[in-house]
Amino acid sequence: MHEELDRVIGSDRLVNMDDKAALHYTNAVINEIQRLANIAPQTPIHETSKDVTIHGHLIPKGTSIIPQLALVLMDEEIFPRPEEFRPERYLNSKGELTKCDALIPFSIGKRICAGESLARMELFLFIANVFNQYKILAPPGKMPSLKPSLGGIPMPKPYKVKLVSRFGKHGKVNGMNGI
Ligand code: HEM
Repeated sequence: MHEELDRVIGSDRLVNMDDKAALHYTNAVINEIQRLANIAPQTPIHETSKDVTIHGHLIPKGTSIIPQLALVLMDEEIFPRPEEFRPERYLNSKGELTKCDALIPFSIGKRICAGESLARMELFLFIANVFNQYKILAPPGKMPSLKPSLGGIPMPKPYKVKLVSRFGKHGKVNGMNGI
């Protein structure tokens, strides 16, 4: 990620939305974060508006259903070795980002997340800028666990990391020094 950010952005400005299309690896990292650490493993309750048959099973009109997004995001036929964090799974042989229809952290259909565009923008600007300005180091032998805490919205267990400026003590970009 740092190699790509150094090549495309450099140290003298903030990353902005115009950079998104050129940052293939950074986008792939965000995709993999959203797959492995999705904040919504299932959707709120939906209801079938007509009879539906899936693989021979009839789900009558009016049935309450709770689509399990995590089952798709962790499907090993779509995402081999799903428990591993591998951004490369979204890149082609030229290192370009590819579209992955099964990556559905915002759900699909009529009730798809209404904040998807905003959330995608925030994730990109925050992650790309923090990683451009800082190295994020875990204490020796204490990598944060990838296992979420239990609860409706999966959260990381408490962990410690150190942010080290990549461009000198106070950074070079106005507005990033306070992080
Ligand atoms: C990483 C961030 C986010 C994720 C992964 C996420 C994911 C989801 C999911 C899975 C649903 C349920 C969709 C369904 O019922 O099929 C949902 C619904 C919704 N989300 Fe998000 N969301 C995120 C951020 C946001 C933000 C930032 C906003 C608003 C600013 C937002 C607003 C909504 C609303 C209003 C709904 C209900 C849509 C409806 O029922 O028609 N979300 N979101």
